[in-house]
Amino acid sequence: MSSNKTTAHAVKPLGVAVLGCGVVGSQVVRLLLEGDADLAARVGAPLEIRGVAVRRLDAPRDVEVPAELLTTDAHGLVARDDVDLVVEVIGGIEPARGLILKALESGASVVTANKALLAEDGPTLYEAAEKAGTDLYYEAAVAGAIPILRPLRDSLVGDHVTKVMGIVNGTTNYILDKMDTYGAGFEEALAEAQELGYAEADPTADVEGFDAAAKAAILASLAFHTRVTASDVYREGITEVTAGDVASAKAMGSVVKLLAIAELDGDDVSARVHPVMIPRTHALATVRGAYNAVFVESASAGDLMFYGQGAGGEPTASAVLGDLVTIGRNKALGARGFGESAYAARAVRPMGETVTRYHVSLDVADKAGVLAAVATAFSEHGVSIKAVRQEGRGEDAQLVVVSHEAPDAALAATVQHLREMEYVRDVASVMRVEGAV
Ligand SMILES: NC(=O)c1ccc[n+]([C@@H]2O[C@H](COP(=O)([O-])OP(=O)(O)OC[C@H]3O[C@@H](n4cnc5c(N)ncnc54)[C@H](O)[C@@H]3O)[C@@H](O)[C@H]2O)c1
Ligand SMILES: N[C@@H](CCO)C(=O)O
Ligand code: NA
Repeated sequence: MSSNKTTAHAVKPLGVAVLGCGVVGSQVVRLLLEGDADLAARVGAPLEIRGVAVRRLDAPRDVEVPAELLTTDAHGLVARDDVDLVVEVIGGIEPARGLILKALESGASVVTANKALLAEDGPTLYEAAEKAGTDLYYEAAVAGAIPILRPLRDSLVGDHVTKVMGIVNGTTNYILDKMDTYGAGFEEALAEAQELGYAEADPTADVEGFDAAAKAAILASLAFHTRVTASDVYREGITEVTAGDVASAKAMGSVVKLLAIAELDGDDVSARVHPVMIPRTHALATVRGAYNAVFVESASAGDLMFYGQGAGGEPTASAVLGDLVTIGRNKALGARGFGESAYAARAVRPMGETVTRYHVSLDVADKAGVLAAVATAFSEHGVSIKAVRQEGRGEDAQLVVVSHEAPDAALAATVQHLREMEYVRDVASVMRVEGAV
């Protein structure tokens, strides 16, 4: 960045504390140090790092941090009088929550990338910010670098958002993409993702959908002006997705993706994370590798898609810096942004009552009456069939059934019924469907 913009330096600098100097924190510190004069001009006041809280002073770091900035006393740092803006990039619930609350109570505005904390206990943080008259921004918490939370909070706030569907976890998208491209099994694709450093040694949070569920809660809360926590989100990961499921989707011109879905259902909201079959013509089907994207449906704007890097130190730090400049501008003006908007106070629909569609692939005996028996199983549970395709294989046949919309519990009961039928040798694949399959 250029360094000839000195006009803003006449005003009082804003003190910044960075909590955590790992993958994201080290890049935040680097960008703050390198972007010095431009950032000052954009904020309207210089941003001065007062300290970087770390666990160990002598730990190896990706970025060189001036030794005098490092401290192991995070609590002392956030309470300093000359700290106006705090960046929390430690992660997890504690000590992150206690530190953010202390920062807010001390009058500082806060940027955090901590989806786990926001999804578990966001309201406590919003209320503390409200009480203190300070800002709490967290664009990096969902889909890393991709601007999606502030578009929902600001740009789309005059519209009526009806649905948000996101590929918000890069690790699982990478795994599913490899399964689709090479016909790899889940374990094989996971091992590759771990080798390349996408998946962590303990990949549970990603592959079991916990990371995506936290993001779904945040998206649902912002899109629908309500409070949704991680425990409200129905969650299925990708560990049960087989090469057969992916092949079945391929045969239908579809692809399997792990989606975080937040949807309005009357006055209620539905929030869920599970594998989904979507047609290859859907914009989300084009999101490959570890990329993320969030698809938004709204009454007036229509369909929108936000695409980019959902993880990584520098991309995530970009979102943190964007928030930091914004809360810095507010501080410099003696103002604050609009806080939490949860006026709609919507109930969260249980998954069983959420309306979905299923794709079911069955291995059946190729005999008279099989199709009729399968169709009866669907109708007995009040589920209407949209399409059936049969492929013969000698004595056996494969039946692929795509349902119309029905409550998820009715669809699950239909599948259970099919499993118990004599004609059905195997329920080879069951997958929920989104888009025009
Ligand atoms: N890495 C990404 O791509 C990414 C993307 C989006 C959001 N995030 C979020 O950003 C946050 C940070 O993630 P990360 O990948 O940088 O994690 P990380 O583990 O690389 O960094 C966290 C750092 O905090 C330090 N730390 C722990 N306790 C501390 C304490 N008490 N005081 C000071 N430092 C302490 C750790 O030593 C570590 O260096 C998390 O909330 C994460 O969910 C990360
Ligand atoms: N583990 C996450 C990182 C960002 O939250 C992912 O794979 O997308
Ligand atoms: Na983001």
